[in-house]
Amino acid sequence: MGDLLGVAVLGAGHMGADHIRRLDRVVSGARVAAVADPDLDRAREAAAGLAGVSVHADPAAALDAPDVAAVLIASPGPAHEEALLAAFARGLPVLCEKPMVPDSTGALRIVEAEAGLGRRLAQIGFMRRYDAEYRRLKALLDGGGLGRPLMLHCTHRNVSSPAGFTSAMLINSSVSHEIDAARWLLGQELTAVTVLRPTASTGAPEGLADPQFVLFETERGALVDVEVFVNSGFGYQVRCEAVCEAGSARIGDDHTMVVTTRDGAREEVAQDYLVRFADAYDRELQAWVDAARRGEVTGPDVWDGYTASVVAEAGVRALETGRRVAVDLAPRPDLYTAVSR
Ligand SMILES: NC(=O)c1ccc[n+]([C@@H]2O[C@H](COP(=O)([O-])OP(=O)(O)OC[C@H]3O[C@@H](n4cnc5c(N)ncnc54)[C@H](O)[C@@H]3O)[C@@H](O)[C@H]2O)c1
Ligand SMILES: O[C@H]1[C@H](O)[C@@H](O)[C@H](O)[C@@H](O)[C@H]1O
Repeated sequence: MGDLLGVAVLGAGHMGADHIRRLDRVVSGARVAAVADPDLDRAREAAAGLAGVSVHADPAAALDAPDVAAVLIASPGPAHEEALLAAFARGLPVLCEKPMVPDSTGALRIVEAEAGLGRRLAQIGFMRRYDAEYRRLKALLDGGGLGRPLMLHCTHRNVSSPAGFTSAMLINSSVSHEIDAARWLLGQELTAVTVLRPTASTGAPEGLADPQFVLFETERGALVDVEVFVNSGFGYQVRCEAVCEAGSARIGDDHTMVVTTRDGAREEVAQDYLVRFADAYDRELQAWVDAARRGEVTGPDVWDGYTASVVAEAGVRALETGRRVAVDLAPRPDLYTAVSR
């Protein structure tokens, strides 16, 4: 076990349990050393069958457990700031699920804390950057063959939203992925946001503004539209089409298994992110572990996480006021580039 990177996983819910399985069975070079969840039964269940794992109700106790050399944060967004600061205080490399910190003031405190250390410790869990289709689209756009990008048309549909999901969360939890993907694909900051709400679906919980249509403007004049629909009822569908001056390119067309029977042919539709982005999560964690073992931190950074929180907050204000809201970013510390690659 000595050579393996010992990881403390904070939060053993949907994502935490899946990441524990991934660290144990898929990723090489790491092992789960500690698990923390205030719901101790959940922590014990997620750690069941793994050797040498301690289980804690208190996240700080997990960080201080024997053999812990890195932290994976998979608790709910509002718990991330405290967990990130605790990891920074111990000098531990950390992979933090999105949203890094949902409110922009807290997100800025994380930027300042890491910049104060003078070195990167955190990678933010924008896993689409590790998805094969997104990477192909990014390489195509960077190659320049399609010319200048003018528009991105994005679709983000979930089968259903979890209990407690609010209208704001369609933007700061779901669309946070498109915010990061658009910045990364285009290499530009998002500068303003407008949100329209069509008639809510009768399939959505009472009072939830679902679906929404979110429109972003970018610093060099491109437009990014996102249909976000978290109670579509039929599938997990994430698509993106880039329209450029010399052509267009689209990803996410559900190319999956085609099943044929005497009744006809049907294509399988992914029902959740754990299926659609399984390979992306695998690559994301492997890249994080490999970098940590080299003493490095790579991937989406704290500035990307902060920017996503500011843009999402502007989006929530746009949703609530029905107005176009400009994005206002704090000065960027030298530790970070404008949009990390
Ligand atoms: N990258 C993705 O595609 C993706 C997908 C789903 C969720 N997420 C993110 O992962 C995180 C967790 O989401 P989830 O769906 O697993 O939620 P969940 O509700 O299923 O699980 C969260 C768990 O964290 C525990 N918890 C609460 N406070 C804690 C604390 N202070 N320290 C440790 N554990 C704590 C809860 O008891 C629960 O077991 C969120 O930030 C969410 O946005 C990311
Ligand atoms: O937290 C989840 C997760 O980030 C998924 O990838 C996204 O599709 C959902 O909409 C969101 O609620």
